[in-house]
Amino acid sequence: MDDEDKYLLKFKGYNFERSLVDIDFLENLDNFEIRDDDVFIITYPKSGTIWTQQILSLIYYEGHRNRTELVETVDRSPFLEYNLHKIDYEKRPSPRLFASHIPYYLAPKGLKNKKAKVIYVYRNPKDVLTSYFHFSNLLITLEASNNIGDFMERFLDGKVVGSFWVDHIRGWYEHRHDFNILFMMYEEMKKDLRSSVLKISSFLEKELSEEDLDAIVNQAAFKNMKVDPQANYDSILQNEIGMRTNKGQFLRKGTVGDWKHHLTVEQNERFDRVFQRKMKDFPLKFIWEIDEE
Ligand SMILES: Nc1ncnc2c1ncn2[C@@H]1O[C@H](COP(=O)(O)O)[C@@H](OP(=O)(O)O)[C@H]1O
Ligand SMILES: CCc1ccc(OS(=O)(=O)O)cc1
Repeated sequence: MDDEDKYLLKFKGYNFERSLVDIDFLENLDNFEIRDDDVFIITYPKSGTIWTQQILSLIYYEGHRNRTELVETVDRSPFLEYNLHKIDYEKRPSPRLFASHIPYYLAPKGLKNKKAKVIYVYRNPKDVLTSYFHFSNLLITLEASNNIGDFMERFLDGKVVGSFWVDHIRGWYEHRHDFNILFMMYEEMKKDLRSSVLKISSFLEKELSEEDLDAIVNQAAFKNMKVDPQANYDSILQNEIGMRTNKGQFLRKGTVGDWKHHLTVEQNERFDRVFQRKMKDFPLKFIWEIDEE
């Protein structure tokens, strides 16, 4: 077994995290029963999944958390394909919130009836790459790399969980008319979290009072999530998945443009060449850096 096989499970051309995914579930995913009020957060890894899970669970249930602080994120909005706590999704009360990294073509066919909602969050891929490099060195279930250059080659080759970033975002964007979908950009969320929460709540048809909004924006701010053990999957990473080191956390830096501190000029140029070739006709624009306050 080579390293790739040890960490990745390729299913219908897409790489899942071998140790977390259930192949029988994937075999039946096409027929997974969708409810009209289901909400799916879809992302490529390291694009703002946990952030959006936090925002949605605050919008739906817990703007003013009241003894629910200890509920794990995977129990608030489970990761569809990583059902760590073996939740019976059919018995889950509505509205159900899910997170997932699935590509558009593996989405349950019921999601195409345009009633259930999909929120697709994307992030500039150089920061995705940087975040993913650190994360892969943190979890024992992902293949570690000695340096970001090695990781970048695997990332550009699609030999990571989520396969090739370009295919993921292009797939969902080009098939957007098949879904009831909202595209959110990580960098816009970072620039203006309040407006982003309002955009999300409007898409979800959930009215928020000023008080709710204040509470959500406050609890979804990086500095507050960073110290929240549930938002960091602390117990899950330490006790259920396993970490290579206790020096890192799920929430790392939460900034825009961290790639500039990691990629060499040559690596950046190589990345740009691939990006320009594969994304030249893609209409969504990316924000590569922001002046930090
Ligand atoms: N409230 C928040 N504000 C900004 N970034 C956040 C955030 N919550 C999580 N993130 C960042 O989102 C990335 C994780 O994405 P995902 O949940 O898709 O795996 C991490 O990026 P960094 O590694 O760059 O810090 C994490 O710090
Ligand atoms: C359920 C917690 C979890 C575990 C591993 C993840 O990795 S990845 O985003 O698929 O690379 C994410 C969340």
